[in-house]
Order: sequence, then structure tokens, then C-alpha cells
Amino acid sequence: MGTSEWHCEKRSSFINEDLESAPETGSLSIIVLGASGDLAKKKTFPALFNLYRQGFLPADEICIFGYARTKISDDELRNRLHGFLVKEKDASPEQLQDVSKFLHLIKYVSGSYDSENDFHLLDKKISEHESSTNSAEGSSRRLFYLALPPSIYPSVCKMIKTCCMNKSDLGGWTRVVVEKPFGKDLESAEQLSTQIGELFEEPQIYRIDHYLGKELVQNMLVLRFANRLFLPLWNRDNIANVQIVSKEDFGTEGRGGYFDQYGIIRDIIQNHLLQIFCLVAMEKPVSLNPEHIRDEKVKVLQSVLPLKDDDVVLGQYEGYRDDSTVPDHSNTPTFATVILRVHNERWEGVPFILKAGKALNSRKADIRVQFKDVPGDIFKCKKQGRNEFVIRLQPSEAMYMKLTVKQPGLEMSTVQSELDLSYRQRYQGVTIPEAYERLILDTIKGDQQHFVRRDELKASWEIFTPLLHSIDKGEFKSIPYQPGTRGPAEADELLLEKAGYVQTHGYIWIPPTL
Ligand SMILES: NC(=O)C1=CN([C@@H]2O[C@H](COP(=O)(O)OP(=O)(O)OC[C@H]3O[C@@H](n4cnc5c(N)ncnc54)[C@H](OP(=O)(O)O)[C@@H]3O)[C@@H](O)[C@H]2O)C=CC1
Ligand SMILES: O=C1O[C@H](COP(=O)(O)O)[C@@H](O)[C@H](O)[C@H]1O
Repeated sequence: MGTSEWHCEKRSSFINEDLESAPETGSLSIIVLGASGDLAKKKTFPALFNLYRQGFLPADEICIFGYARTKISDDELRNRLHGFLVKEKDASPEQLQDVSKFLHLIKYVSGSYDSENDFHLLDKKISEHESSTNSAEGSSRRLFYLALPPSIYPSVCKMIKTCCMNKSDLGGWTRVVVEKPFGKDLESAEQLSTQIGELFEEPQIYRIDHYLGKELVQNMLVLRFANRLFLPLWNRDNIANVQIVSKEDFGTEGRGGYFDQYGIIRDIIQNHLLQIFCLVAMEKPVSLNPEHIRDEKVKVLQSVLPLKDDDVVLGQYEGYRDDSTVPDHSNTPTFATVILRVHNERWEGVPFILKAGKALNSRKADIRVQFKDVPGDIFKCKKQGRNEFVIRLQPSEAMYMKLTVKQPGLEMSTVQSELDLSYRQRYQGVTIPEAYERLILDTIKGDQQHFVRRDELKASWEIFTPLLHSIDKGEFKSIPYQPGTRGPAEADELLLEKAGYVQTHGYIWIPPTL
């Protein structure tokens, strides 16, 4: 790599204000590899469309290239994407016009993922766009989004490096965005990291985890470090346990073939929930510099003790194996509860319960911080429940603090209530951006704060690899559960008995009205 390119990429380690104050201009080519796939049409292109509508992708600078093996024309790709960008029957004429203008920024190139000829053709098309935008020589930016299975990352990265790098000596950049699952265990993830690391510098690689783009996940560091209230409370002296939960009320739905290779731990827990765990448990970073944040995340991951079998419950919903792409005797978990124990001064003795499951009784993702009982309880209200700080990531973003208060009236009795910040009520008319939208914008700005660094990834695989190997060998069995339930009863026993969670009974939430 030329020194000028390295110089440019190093900007990503500057603080955010610096990036905001120096927006780059010049041609921007976004190349979506795997353009015919599910992720591309459901997430990547809609996110790009939203960025375009908000003016972040100026039409005189941008060209979006879809690349895949399927032989289709530009117009066929545009037609396929149309329905994912807008619901025709609900759309206004202006919206339909926006969609049409956006779709005309998209070109399609068909080719295989290991052919230099095909990638040279892609490079030619990108270069044509770069010359046509008349940008100052060298200011061309190339963002490659790999919406592909990880098994072909090495070959695609090699093709990009050999055929498609930004040719400038005067600036501009080439970046690659890679999706999870990044490897299947420690060894395969490290192997993949090494292969890609031989081709690109770390500041050029954006390992995306879309949970890091969710509004309330992005709020976590602000909540913890910009509020005096939380600073002295956020530790083992006050917090009894923390739950980080992702529940889905649908099964693998046509993704059984993929899912069976991975299971719920690799699909959700090792990445999405563990990233949230880092933000909840890490120490305060020196600054918002992405490297400072990621240094702290690595430290807390390295403080997690080896998992104990007794701290894990696995489940598989009944009917999962009916999918013809799932083997008849599959032991792959579709549900898991795992207790992490952190060996450091702040968290020793506080269980962090990570729970994820498919085909459960509800769809939600939340972080639940449960505080310890009040010592010397003169009101005798312990049985009603403990203070809990709940951050609901989805649906309907909210955060609420469950408190014991005096029951209004003449009696001196207590009741459970809450301080409630429901986003829909508090921020009316504000559209919360989609996670992918935000993260793609970060890749264009060169901000790696919300992306996973190589050593972070390694530390996260170190935690789960022994358990995953024992599941793969069939040594750890998944307990069957009925779809539409809370998962195996053993998981609640683990939560209540081993993690010391105290359930609040009789708490009734009355939604706020205006
Ligand atoms: N701003 C807002 O929108 C607010 C909404 N509310 C709503 O009020 C309701 C009650 O709130 P809240 O108490 O926080 O949440 P819930 O009653 O949904 O859950 C409380 C906790 O108990 C667990 N739990 C439920 N059943 C069992 C069981 N059988 N065994 C063990 N654990 C169990 C839940 O686990 P799991 O997650 O696994 O189900 C969760 O951790 C919710 O619907 C909430 O969304 C409350 C305040 C503000
Ligand atoms: O990465 C994944 O995430 C989705 C859940 O994402 P969400 O933003 O809808 O919560 C999950 O369904 C899928 O299995 C997994 O691969």
C-alpha cells in the first residue's frame, strides 16, 4: 500500500469532531458484493437509499455498484430492489421519484468471486464513474461491502486488492466492510483475520455488527459516563445481576441450512450480545477515540472467566428439524442462556446473563440491570421487587428505572413504579435511523468507533470456543422447548437460582398518555 493511502486511512483514529469538521468530497463508489442476496436487498440497499434521501450520498459524487454471479441487467436489479425501498401502494409521488432517482445511481456487474477478469471489469466501471464525476485527481473513495458468506471473504478480498484498489497517490481510500459470522471459532476467525490482514491494514477493515448501530446501544456510553447518577452505582457494591436478552417470536424460517451450521451462540450471543456486554461492563475510555473505546472493550472481554457448563442452558424448539435443510438429528441450539462472570475489581461476583432464542413467546431485546436489595429495609418492601434499570433496544425504544415509591393516598404503603423515558412519547416526530444506515455512514466518514477490532474479535471467540466445540461434538445437549414459550424451564431456574435474579411480581405498567 502507498504511504499516502496509509496517511489518509490513519484519519480514522482521530476523534469524531475532527471527522465531522472535514467532510470529504470527490467520487464515492459503493460496491455491494453479493447484491442478489438477502442481506443486500433487505438491509444494505435500503440503508443506502435512506442515506441518499437525507443528502448523505450526493448524486454528483456517488455511484453504487451491485456485483454478484447472477446474470441480470442493471434494470433487473433495480426492479428487484424497488419493493424493498418503498411500499408502492403507500408511497407519495415524491417518494416514488426519490426511489427512481436512487435506483438510477445503481449499476450492476455480473462476475464470479475469484476471477481477476471479472474484477478488472468491475474496476473499469468504477474508474469510468470516477472520471465522469470530474473529481480532483486522487480523491476517489471506494467502499466494498461484502454481503457474502464469510467462506469467500479471502478470495474476494484478494480480488479487490489485486484489481480494484483506489489508484490515487493523492488521497482517497479503499475500505472493506465485512459481516458476521466472522469465523466459526477462535482458530477459523484468526485464520480469516490473518488472510484479510495480509491484504488490508486494520483501519481499512470494518467488521460490522449491526447491534452497535441501534439507537439505545449507541446511548450506552453516554448514559454510563455522562450521568453523575450512575457513576458511583455501576459496580458490584450496588448491582446484583445484569441480563442482556434478545428474544424472537419466529423460527429460522427458510434459513435453517445456514442456521444449523452456526446456532444461536454464533448467530447472536458471541457477537451482538457480547458487544452490548462490553459497553455495559467496560471501564471509562480515555476519550471517544475509537481505539480508546476498543482498548477498554478488549480488556473487559479478557477479564471474563472461562464458562462453566453449569452456567449454560441450551434449547432447541420443537419443529426446528422439520426444515428439510436441517439434519434429522441436529443438536444445534436455537436458544441459549449463558452466565458470564467477570474477574475484575468492578464486577467480581456479578452474573451477566446473556440470553437469546428463536421461536419464543415475544420479540424484544433489552438490557436489564438489577440492583441489590436496600440494606435495613424499614418499609419492608423487599418482596415487591428490586430497583431495575431497563434499556429496551426494541421494539419501541425506551429506558425505565423501576422504583419503590409511596402509594399515593393516606396510607404509608409502598408500590412499584417507574421513571419512564419512552422514546415515542419523548421524541415525537423524530425518526430513529436504522442501524445499518448509521454504520454505513460511519464507514464513509472513516469512524471505526462502532466496529469490531481484530483483537476484540479474538477475545470474544476465546470466551465461547470451548463451549461451541463441546456442542459441536454433541457433548452438550439442547433441551427441546415448545415454540411460543419462554424456552426451556431450566433457563429460568438458572436465572432465578444461580444468577440470583429476583422477579418483580404484581408490577403493572400504565403507558403514559399525553
Ligand atoms: N417505557 C416503557 O415502554 C415501559 C414499559 N414497561 C412494560 O411493562 C411491562 C413489565 O415490565 P418489566 O417488569 O420490565 O418486564 P417483564 O415483566 O416483561 O419482565 C421482567 C423480567 O422478568 C423475567 N421473567 C418473566 N417471566 C419470568 C419467569 N416465568 N421466570 C423468570 N423470569 C421471568 C423477564 O424475562 P424475559 O425478558 O426473558 O421474558 C424479565 O427479565 C413490560 O411489558 C414492559 O415492556 C414498563 C415500564 C416502561
Ligand atoms: O444477525 C442477526 O440478527 C437478527 C436479529 O436482528 P434484529 O436487528 O432484528 O434484532 C437475527 O434474526 C438473525 O438470526 C441474526 O443472524
